[in-house]
Amino acid sequence: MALLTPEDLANMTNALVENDRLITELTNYSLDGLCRKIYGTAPNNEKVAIIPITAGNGIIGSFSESLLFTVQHFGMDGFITENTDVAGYYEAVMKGADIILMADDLAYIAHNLKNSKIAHNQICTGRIYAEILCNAKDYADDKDVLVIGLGKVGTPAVETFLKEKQNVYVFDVDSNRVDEVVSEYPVSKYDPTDSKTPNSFFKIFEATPCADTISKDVLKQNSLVSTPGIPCGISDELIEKYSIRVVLEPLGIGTLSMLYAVF
Ligand SMILES: NC(=O)C1=CN([C@@H]2O[C@H](COP(=O)(O)OP(=O)(O)OC[C@H]3O[C@@H](n4cnc5c(N)ncnc54)[C@H](O)[C@@H]3O)[C@@H](O)[C@H]2O)C=CC1
Ligand SMILES: N[C@@H](CCCCNC(=O)[C@H]1CCC=N1)C(=O)O
Repeated sequence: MALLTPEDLANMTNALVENDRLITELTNYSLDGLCRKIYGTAPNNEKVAIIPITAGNGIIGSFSESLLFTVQHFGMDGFITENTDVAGYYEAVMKGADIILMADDLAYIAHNLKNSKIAHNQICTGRIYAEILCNAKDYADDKDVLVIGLGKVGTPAVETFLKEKQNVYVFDVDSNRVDEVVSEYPVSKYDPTDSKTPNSFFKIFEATPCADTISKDVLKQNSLVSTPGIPCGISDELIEKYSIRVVLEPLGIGTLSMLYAVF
């Protein structure tokens, strides 16, 4: 998994507030209202413990603090354990945590100790960023959506788009992965040479670890790009030229989706 850096998280608090405002403008739901809608759950005064984990590449500066900001920004009671790892887990339970948030280099999870529900960041991130496009009121009648990046975040997004009855077109630099997804799901390979498939889209989802994966060829004027991928997959120049609105935030949106998945 591509690991966040403290630089990726430097502007996270502003990005979360700005993206919440954009999501509200696009869908008429605030971010937590949209999470309520898609999961059918709501917070109930849960106490959330954030446990720093030293495994692998170790602690990422601002990671735990970004999770705490997210938990508190949406009105929940949260704390970062003083201890890391197993000692931190013990501390969390002894301090009455209902939900544990913790991440090593392979998985970032939310685990609700009271109802045993567990959520994975890549799945919940794909789901919420896809639902933002599906719930964008200006584009409700256009069912075409392009998904760029068919990995651990992009694949749950494909599943979400299908559940929401979208016409899904997929692209990935790994053509074997495209073939796998097209054979496993009722989706179409994005192929600009095929006259039967759209060349450009009002709704684009991107989850790759590369920049500039969204070319001008796939854009329409006022397209909406929902992209958890870091770095941003669309250039500032194209955003400006095509008046693109971009939903992109490094950690908080996916984290809130995980919390609603375990309430
Ligand atoms: N904003 C957030 O909350 C989160 C962001 N992420 C970010 O999302 C991105 C994707 O994460 P994962 O799905 O876990 O990675 P992954 O490695 O499982 O999947 C990435 C996919 O993108 C494809 N790809 C790479 N370069 C490409 C290109 N130039 N054009 C098209 N496809 C390309 C790869 O072949 C692969 O299938 C990473 O940058 C990760 O840091 C992940 C989780 C949460
Ligand atoms: N062990 C570290 C956290 C490691 C997180 C690695 N995973 C990512 O960076 C994923 C999560 C969303 C995007 N990438 C700590 O506790 O400080």
